[in-house]
Amino acid sequence: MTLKIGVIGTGAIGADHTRRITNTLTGAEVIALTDVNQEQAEKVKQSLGLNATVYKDGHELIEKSGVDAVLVTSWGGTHEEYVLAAIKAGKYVFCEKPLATTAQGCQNIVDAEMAAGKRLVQVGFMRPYDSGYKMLKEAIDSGAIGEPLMIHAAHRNPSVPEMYITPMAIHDTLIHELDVFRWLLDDEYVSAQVVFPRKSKYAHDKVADPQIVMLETKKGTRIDVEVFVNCQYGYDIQCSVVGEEGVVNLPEPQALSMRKNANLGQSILTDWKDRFIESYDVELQDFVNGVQAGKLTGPSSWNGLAAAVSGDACVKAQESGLIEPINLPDRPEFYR
Ligand SMILES: NC(=O)C1=CN([C@@H]2O[C@H](COP(=O)(O)OP(=O)(O)OC[C@H]3O[C@@H](n4cnc5c(N)ncnc54)[C@H](O)[C@@H]3O)[C@@H](O)[C@H]2O)C=CC1
Ligand SMILES: O=C1[C@@H](O)[C@H](O)[C@@H](O)[C@H](O)[C@H]1O
Repeated sequence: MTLKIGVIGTGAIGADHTRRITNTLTGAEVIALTDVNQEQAEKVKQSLGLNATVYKDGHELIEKSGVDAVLVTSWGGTHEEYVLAAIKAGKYVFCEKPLATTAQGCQNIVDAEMAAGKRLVQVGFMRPYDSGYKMLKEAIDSGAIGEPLMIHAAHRNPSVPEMYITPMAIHDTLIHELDVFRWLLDDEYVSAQVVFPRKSKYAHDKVADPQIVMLETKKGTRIDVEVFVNCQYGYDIQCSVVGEEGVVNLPEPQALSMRKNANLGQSILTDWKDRFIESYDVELQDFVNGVQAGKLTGPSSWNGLAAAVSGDACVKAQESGLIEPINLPDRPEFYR
């Protein structure tokens, strides 16, 4: 059976996910689209030659299109409403990060999903599907570097638009690290602190950039993440795990090295779409396969909630300058 999918929000990632479902993945077809900017939805439909209907809004799409599953790829502030509507309609839903912009919003989704009695939601945290992060995880789990003691990481974007403000460094950007380090270390955070180095002249008024976020886990592992979203030179994700007996580093994306004009060089990617292109393919194929099998196994609403609770503490730490506690509720049996 070919899975019928509806896409809510056909901007950058919505269009890219629609393209991969149509041209790269197997077992699914996009038959419904919507966007507050209807022209944008029409454009994606035309450019991919889809046999799809463009709906007035996300609620009409969920109620009337007859899709088996929904992709929520609209702006973060709209995710909760559509995920709750999809759960209410008994539809599977793949929701891009953040699951909701507040911990309470994520909790509402967790409650609705548990009341529905089965896992219906997968969150778009793609890094656990990335081959480089998988290698780090295998090295840690095999004991190859002993117990992990520290992580040094960096999340750098070339630039961000005017609408990107200081807390978004956490909710929009760091949220990927907040999710992937819990998975890598099989541990939970207990506290967060944020410090602000000298501000880059390329950062606009409403964003403090760069920032350094420091996290501590239950087992005592210390993590520092540089979030630098106007670094100019490229899209660069770094992660180094220091263990008792060795260090493992996230592999660099494959790139040609060129010797020319007395220079040895390698290009650096500039777009998140390219940096994680394979991970997005694998995560979405996993969602499609999970829906077909009636059993989702990818990042859950609980992962969305854990990242949001940790993110809220980081935003509090941005404002207070203090070490803020992170208190995640006990994980229900439903999500084990
Ligand atoms: N997993 C990842 O690596 C990435 C995830 N994202 C996430 O995906 C989401 C979308 O981000 P982008 O595609 O970069 O943004 P975008 O601004 O390019 O696209 C969002 C689209 O949603 C539409 N939209 C907004 N409100 C809507 C509503 N109520 N109903 C229907 N459509 C609505 C907008 O008109 C726009 O076309 C965000 O939550 C973002 O955090 C974005 C980039 C990478
Ligand atoms: O998810 C993403 C964007 O929404 C976010 O704005 C960027 O900072 C991240 O690098 C990217 O992966």
